[in-house]
Amino acid sequence: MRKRREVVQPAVSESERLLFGGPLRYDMGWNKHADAFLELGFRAMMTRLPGMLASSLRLARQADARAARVVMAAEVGRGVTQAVSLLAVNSALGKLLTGPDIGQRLHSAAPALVVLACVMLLAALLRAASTYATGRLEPKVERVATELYLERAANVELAAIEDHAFHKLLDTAQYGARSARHMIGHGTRVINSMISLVTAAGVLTVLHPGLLPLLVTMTLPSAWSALTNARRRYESFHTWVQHARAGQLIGNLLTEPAAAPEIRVHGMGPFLLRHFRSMSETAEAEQARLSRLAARTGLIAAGWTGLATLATYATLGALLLAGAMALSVAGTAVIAVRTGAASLDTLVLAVNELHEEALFVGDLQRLYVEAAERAIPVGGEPLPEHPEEIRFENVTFSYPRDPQPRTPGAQPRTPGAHPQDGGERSTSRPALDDVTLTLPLGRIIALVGENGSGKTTLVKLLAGLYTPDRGRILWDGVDAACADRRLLAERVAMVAQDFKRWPFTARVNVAVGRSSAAITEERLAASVAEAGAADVVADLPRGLDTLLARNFSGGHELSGGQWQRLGIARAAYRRGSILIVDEPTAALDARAELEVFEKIRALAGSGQTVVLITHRLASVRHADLVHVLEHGRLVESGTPEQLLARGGVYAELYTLQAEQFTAKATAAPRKVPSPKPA
Ligand SMILES: Nc1ncnc2c1ncn2[C@@H]1O[C@H](COP(=O)(O)OP(=O)(O)OP(=O)(O)O)[C@@H](O)[C@H]1O
Repeated sequence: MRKRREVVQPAVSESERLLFGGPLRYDMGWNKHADAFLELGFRAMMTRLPGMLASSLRLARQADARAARVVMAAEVGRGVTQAVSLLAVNSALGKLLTGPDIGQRLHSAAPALVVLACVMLLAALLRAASTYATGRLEPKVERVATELYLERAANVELAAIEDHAFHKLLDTAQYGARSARHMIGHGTRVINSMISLVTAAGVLTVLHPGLLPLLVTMTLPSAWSALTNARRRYESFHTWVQHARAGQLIGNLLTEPAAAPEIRVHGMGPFLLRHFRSMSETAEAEQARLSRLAARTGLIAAGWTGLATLATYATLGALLLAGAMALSVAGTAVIAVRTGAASLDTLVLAVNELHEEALFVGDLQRLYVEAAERAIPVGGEPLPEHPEEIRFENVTFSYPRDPQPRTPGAQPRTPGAHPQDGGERSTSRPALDDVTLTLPLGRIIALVGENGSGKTTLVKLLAGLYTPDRGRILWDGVDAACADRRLLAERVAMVAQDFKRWPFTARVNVAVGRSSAAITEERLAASVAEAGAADVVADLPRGLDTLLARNFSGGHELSGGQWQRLGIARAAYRRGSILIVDEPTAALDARAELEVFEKIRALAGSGQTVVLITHRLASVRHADLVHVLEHGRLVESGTPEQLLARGGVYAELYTLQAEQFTAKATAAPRKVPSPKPA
């Protein structure tokens, strides 16, 4: 059985422990590569070569078929020119070294020399064509691969994005697009050096069959050295990928605007710098280790190459002395050996690099497959045009749990077992536990409950972002699980608690509410007015065209409350028949809060359904129906008056808040120390 090499585990730095709670490394995904890589010798790599070349070619043809054809034709042409030039050299040397008169010899060698010049010119032209076409092809290949990556990532279920294992795949697969680009260059080099090697080997075999093994012997040490170093680099890259990212993260924290105030007020600069330095030093030690090993391997390989070269030239000398080879043939042999050795060197390196990149492209291809499996399904039953109610029936839902503790050497979960499939659910209490409730449409429905009681989770299920583990969500009679998810999303507009502050203009920040439709000024103005955001927009230096991102020149920053009003304008712009607002007034001042609730009430008056999550119970007074959640369970339902009269959880929370406004200051007045005399 093949002996498996140990993967070197890096020492864990103090900074890693303190800032990130332990070693930073991936425990899945790349390990599969490492095993695959370590098991591959040169022979196995050559066996895989056709597959790797075919996949580069497929990518190239997908990106730009014409450029791909030019590259192929130019590389094959260059190989042929090398064969012809070797033959021309052989012929010219033969003519130059035999014959009595130098003038006569030159004259007879002239045709071969002319052929040589023409072939060299052609080779230069072909090289230029290949360089141009490869240059055109490479960025397109990267773009096509990246587009596929982004498209698949954007289409997967929210649960997949939140799944730790899938996110790791997203993380590693992002290198695949760049690798796909590099594969073109390496693939070209492989084809070119193979043709050139076959040419040189063919010529050598014709000249003297004994020279061929010598050619191989000369190249073996550098092949071994290239393979060994690449393997070490690959292992190291994967072991350190998270560490490198964490180092960059600390660097970014020191410069990003969001962290800047705290860094200054709390004097965190030296602290972060110290840890940046410490983590960089740990990474540098790894680089130094790699360089030391590379230098040692290089020296050993150079020694063996020197010996093999000596043996080759000694053999040629012996053949000349023994009269077994003409001087002209020996000259051609020297050129063929040098060409062949160079080609073999290039071939080994290119195959090795192609293989390394192919592993990353393999990650990308795995992502394509897994993302397709976890994509939001297309099609399904149509929802009723004007449903009367949405009913949650015994709905239970738990968030997928992180399947891997962050300890080195943890076992990866079984590939393909998605938490959404029911494999890895949190063993703690579900976020929603056997909830049965009704949301009558065209009304204001408030969801109330303490932090973590499951309100946001409930509206996420309502919006189709997750599907229940048990129970059903019925739109009149239609189960949302069987409905067309695209049509369901069409009906919903949502201002989430952590809605996205897009780093674009104010106009786009509102109009992304319905990005599939053309932006219209009337709709923009109406939505901004509905959300009470007109004064926010009026105060912007360039109105709706103001860029809302401070880290770009000309960018502007909004306050939390101003952002919140733009968020509401975005939901209004969407014109969904169900408006979900999660803590819409958390960042608003008292006047703005009142105004926003007035607007929300007005929306409900026009027949829109409003599902409102808020902790401000005074604002809930105007709701038609209130559902109270506690620890993921529904504990009360009714109108605000009914719930107050009942004296349950709602009444208790309401009284607590009301008391804060009415309670008299009972604490004794604070003594103000008199200023000390100077
Ligand atoms: N994306 C998530 N992944 C894992 N657990 C989550 C996630 N979102 C929420 N939870 C958990 O689900 C439970 C319910 O959370 P949820 O956000 O629905 O509560 P909430 O009632 O909206 O709370 P709040 O009033 O603080 O917004 C909590 O225990 C929370 O920790």
